[in-house]
Amino acid sequence: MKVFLSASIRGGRQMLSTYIEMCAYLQESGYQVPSWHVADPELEKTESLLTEQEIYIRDMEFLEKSDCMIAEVSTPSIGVGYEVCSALHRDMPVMCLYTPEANVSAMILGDERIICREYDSIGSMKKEIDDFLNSVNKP
Ligand SMILES: O=c1[nH]c(=O)n([C@H]2C[C@H](O)[C@@H](COP(=O)(O)O)O2)cc1CO
Repeated sequence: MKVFLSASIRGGRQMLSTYIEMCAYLQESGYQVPSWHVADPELEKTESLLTEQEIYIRDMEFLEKSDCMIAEVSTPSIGVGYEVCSALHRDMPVMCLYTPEANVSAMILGDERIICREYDSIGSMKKEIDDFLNSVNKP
């Protein structure tokens, strides 16, 4: 199963270490993560070789091929919001994860189609991922 991982890039990379944990956990659990680059510490170097349109087209193709989305929304990001909305338009299951101190938009928390879950440790983040992906595997 392919999981589109969505995480802030230009919105700010303060939570990169969490994105790395999320991506590694998904891959260790046997899932493909087409958008693994969001957890790449060297991302700026590779993305700077692409035009804005090439980045957009690549990511939308990754989204089309994915079965569900997990978005880390603690850091406000226009791109993450755009990707969440795009996934919903494709009727994909979407989970948004955030830390207790995050000030998450009502446009995420108020949409009943999105599974919104707070996590306060890497362990609880992994548990939320397990629960979500089990529900996607067994609808
Ligand atoms: O260079 C990029 N590469 C890329 O894949 N994205 C996508 C993937 C991320 O989930 C999301 C981040 O959006 P933003 O950069 O607005 O925080 O957009 C976004 C950018 C830069 O906006």
